[in-house]
Amino acid sequence: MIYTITANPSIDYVLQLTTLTLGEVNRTVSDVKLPGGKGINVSRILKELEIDSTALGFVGGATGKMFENLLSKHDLKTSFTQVSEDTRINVKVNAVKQDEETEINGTGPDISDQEKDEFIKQLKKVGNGDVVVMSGSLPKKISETFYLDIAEMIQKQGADFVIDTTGQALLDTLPLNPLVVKPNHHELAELFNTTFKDNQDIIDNARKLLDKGAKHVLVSMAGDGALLVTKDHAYHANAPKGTVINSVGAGDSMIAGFVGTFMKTNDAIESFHMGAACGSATAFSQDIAVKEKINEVYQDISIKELS
Ligand SMILES: Nc1ncnc2c1ncn2[C@@H]1O[C@H](COP(=O)(O)OP(=O)(O)OP(=O)(O)O)[C@@H](O)[C@H]1O
Ligand SMILES: O=P(O)(O)OC[C@@]1(O)O[C@H](CO)[C@@H](O)[C@@H]1O
Repeated sequence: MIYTITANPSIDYVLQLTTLTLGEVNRTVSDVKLPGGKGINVSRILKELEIDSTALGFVGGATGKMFENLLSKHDLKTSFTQVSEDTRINVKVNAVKQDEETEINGTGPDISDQEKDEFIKQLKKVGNGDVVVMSGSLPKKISETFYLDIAEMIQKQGADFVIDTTGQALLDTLPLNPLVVKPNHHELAELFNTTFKDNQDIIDNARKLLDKGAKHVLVSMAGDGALLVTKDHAYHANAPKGTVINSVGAGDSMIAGFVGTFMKTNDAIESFHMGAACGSATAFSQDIAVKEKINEVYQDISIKELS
C-alpha cells in the first residue's frame, strides 16, 4: 500500500483571469475549488493509474468539511486526523494574457500535541513493502523534524519513503535512503547555493543527492521536461507541446507516476516515462490530470539517455 501524508491540505481556489492588476479590483473569468495539498494530488493521480493509496493528514473546521466533501468525488481511501482549527484555503491565480501563475498559500491550522499524537498512531499500521510519500509544507506548530521523525519510524517498520520537501529538511532525510526525491532545478540550485549553466551541471549536483543516500533523483524543469539521474546514467524526458492550463500539482503528479509505476515494475526508466506523462498531463489540465489525458500525453514523451 502507498500512504500519502499531507500535513497541511488545502482547498485550492483556482481563479482564471484575463489579466491580474495588483491594487485594483480584478474579476475572474472562471473559478473552481479543488481539494489540494501535495500528498492529496499524489493520491489522486495514483487513483487515475488504478493504484491503491491511503491519504493521511490533518483536516479541520468548516473548510475541512468542505475539503472532505470536494475530495469525496474522487473516491480515495482516506484516514484523516480531525483537528479543531480550519483547513487552509490556497489561492491560485492564472492570468491568461500575462501567461503567469500566482499562488498564495495559507499557513494552515495549529495542531495540538494530542492531535499530532493521534496522527502518529495511524502510522503503526504501515509495514513491510509499503511506501509512505510525505510532501508539502508543515502547519506552523509542527516541528521541523516531523518528516524526519516519521521516516525513521516507518523505516524501522519495514516501509520505504519518498520525500518532497526542500532545503535542510530534505538533506536531513537523505541518509535514510528515500526511494526518490524530486527537487525542481531551482530548488536543487538553492540546496547547493549555485546556479546551473547546462544539464551536465544539474546532473552533477543531482548526483550529490545520490551520494548522500537518495535511491533515485528526479529533477523537474517545468516546460523543459525532467531528468532522471542514477549513479551511472542520466536520462531526459521532454515536455511535450501543449496548452498549459494550470500547472499546479505537476510536480506531485510526476512523483505519483514514478512511485506508482516503480512499485509495479521496479523499472526506473519506465517509471520516469510515466512520471513525466503525469506531470505534463496535469500542466495541460485545469485540475489534476485524468487517465485519458495521461495516456494521450504518454505517447508524446520520449526518454533520451544523456550519459
Ligand atoms: N509547461 C509545461 N509543459 C509541459 N510539461 C510541463 C510543464 N510544466 C510542468 N510540466 C511537467 O511536469 C513536471 C513537473 O513540473 P515542475 O517542474 O513545474 O514541478 P514543480 O516545480 O514541483 O511544480 P509544482 O510545485 O507546481 O507541482 C515537469 O518536469 C514536466 O515534465
Ligand atoms: O504550501 P505547500 O504545502 O508547500 O503547497 C501546497 C500546494 O501549493 O501544493 C499543491 C501543488 O503542488 C497544491 O495543491 C497546494 O495548494
